[in-house]
Amino acid sequence: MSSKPAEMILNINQLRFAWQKDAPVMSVDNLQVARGERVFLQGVSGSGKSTLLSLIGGVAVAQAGELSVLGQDLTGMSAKQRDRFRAEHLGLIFQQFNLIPYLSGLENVLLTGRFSKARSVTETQAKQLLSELGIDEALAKSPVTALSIGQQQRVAAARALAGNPELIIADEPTSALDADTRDSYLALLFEQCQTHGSSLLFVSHDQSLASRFDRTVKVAEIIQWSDDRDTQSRELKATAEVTQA
Ligand SMILES: Nc1ncnc2c1ncn2[C@@H]1O[C@H](COP(=O)(O)OP(=O)(O)OP(=O)(O)O)[C@@H](O)[C@H]1O
Repeated sequence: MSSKPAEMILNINQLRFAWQKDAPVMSVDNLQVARGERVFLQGVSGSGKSTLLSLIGGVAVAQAGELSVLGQDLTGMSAKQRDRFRAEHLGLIFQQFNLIPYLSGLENVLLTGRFSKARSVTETQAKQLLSELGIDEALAKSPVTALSIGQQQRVAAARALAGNPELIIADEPTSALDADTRDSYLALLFEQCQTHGSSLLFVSHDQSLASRFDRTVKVAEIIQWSDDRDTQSRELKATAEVTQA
């Protein structure tokens, strides 16, 4: 009996990226994530985890190579197209939560639907999601600046999960949580991914979490940084060509 090949949600090939001219060039030759897969991304500080997530989230753009999410190459999209794609298909939980400070947690979650109709949730659904993450109604209605860092982290997770995006990208999302809160947070994240067939790419320094994931990817095995001047000038030439195209 032949089983159906897994559908790839993320596909990276020969990707090259530099933060700026004369900066080291980051290379990722190959990385794939299947639909529904939960991947733990592990690497030392400065190895490029956040840079990689910024590229996958379409916040930064590679100068060469392919980075496809759901079969669509982000490197060929305009900034506007990337913004739209991100709003419709990605759930981002970044270290700096990017919550709107003058809104409540509930309003921050409801905001997801303002950027993508497909991901709009009702107030009841938003409250339910927040409550599953331990944010009760009173907290949900407080301005996010009045919440603790751990509570803001959970509001950011609720916002990322709203409307069931196909790919959830989480950068150190549990760093401010105590062990019990972290466990219920992870349980909810996994449950949401399983129910909706979402894939999860999760960065954490807490290696004890790795065994809960389907697979661990070691950054040192997939990301190379090059300071070499020749390689750099070749890559930056490619950058200029791509930028002018
Ligand atoms: N916005 C930026 N502009 C310029 N350089 C950057 C920027 N963000 C990261 N870098 C550089 O890219 C390299 C990788 O950094 P990155 O933040 O991706 O590593 P990391 O593995 O996520 O680190 P950490 O675990 O400490 O968060 C570093 O040399 C860093 O200085």
